[in-house]
Amino acid sequence: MLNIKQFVKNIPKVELHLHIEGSLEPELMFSLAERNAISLPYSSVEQLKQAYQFNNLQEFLDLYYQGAEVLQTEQDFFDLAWAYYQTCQRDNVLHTEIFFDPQTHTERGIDIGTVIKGLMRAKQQAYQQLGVSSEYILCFLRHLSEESAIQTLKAAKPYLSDIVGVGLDSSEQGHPPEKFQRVFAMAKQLGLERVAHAGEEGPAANVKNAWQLLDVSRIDHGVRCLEDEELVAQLAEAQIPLTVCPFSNVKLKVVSNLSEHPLPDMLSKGLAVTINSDDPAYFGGYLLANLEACAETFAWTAQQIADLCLTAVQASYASETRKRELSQLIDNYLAEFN
Ligand SMILES: Nc1ncnc2[nH]cnc12
Ligand SMILES: [Zn+2]
Repeated sequence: MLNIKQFVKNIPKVELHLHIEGSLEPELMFSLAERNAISLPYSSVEQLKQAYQFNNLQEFLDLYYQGAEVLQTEQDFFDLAWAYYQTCQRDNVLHTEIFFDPQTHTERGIDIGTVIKGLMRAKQQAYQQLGVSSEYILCFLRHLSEESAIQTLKAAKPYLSDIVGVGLDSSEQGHPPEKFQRVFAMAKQLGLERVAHAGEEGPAANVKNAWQLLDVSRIDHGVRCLEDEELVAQLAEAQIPLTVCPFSNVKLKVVSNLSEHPLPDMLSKGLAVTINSDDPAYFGGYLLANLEACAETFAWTAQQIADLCLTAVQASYASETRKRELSQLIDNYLAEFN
């Protein structure tokens, strides 16, 4: 009989909250810096890794945007995504929904087409060679203006068939969802799905407003919804998926350590929770590592882990056919284990 660790490793998994720029491992950052003749303010991979200690979201974002400057060419974006897809294959992540931040690159003079073409080439190769399916979500940076978000959506118009939806990320404090109501309405008009980071560092009101004013169908993070009991009951009733990122919450000091994470409380309240990695190159592990650590910390059973994976399938924007396929694989895997 398999133990729980092996069970977590081999179960078919789905990831719904992964920033491709946050999967840039220090080694790849150094090699792209060299290829593009960019000098990094760190003398070695080890020194860079030592800098990955954050007291809050903003301290992380400062390093994350600096790191992304090594990404210059279509090939760089391909290499970045390809490296992530290889971890998916290694960890049996069969479907993944990937955020990308065009403004991080267009603000540096890189064309949005360069970014998207590199990512799409990796997406196709990942499906053909690794059997990993994926979708892309274009995120607006909330510390930038509404106007900049609208310009970004316009610039993405030639590539709308390459993206499944739009999201909202970066500094939550001082940049509430209301600021982006119009651009989200435009995205809806274009037939795009909508998600938003909310209730990570910001208050429960951000979760409520992202849901009601931006009309999102998933909330990214959402852990602080717990501060509003009525909202929790409504989110549970509507089964709005929350893409929770345990390692991220620990690294950014949203919680003091994993055992203090409100995941058990969220699950007991009937919220549609999923487990995700956010920025695995910065936070100490990919989806599998997050799931393994949670399974151990919270003593989850095989059934509970399978239920989390099935929730992620249902919450995904994969086709109905792909969802059925993934659910069947999970069901069969659990049946074999029992
Ligand atoms: N955890 C996070 N919160 C907000 N914006 C992000 N961009 C990348 N990771 C993020
Ligand atoms: Zn995130």
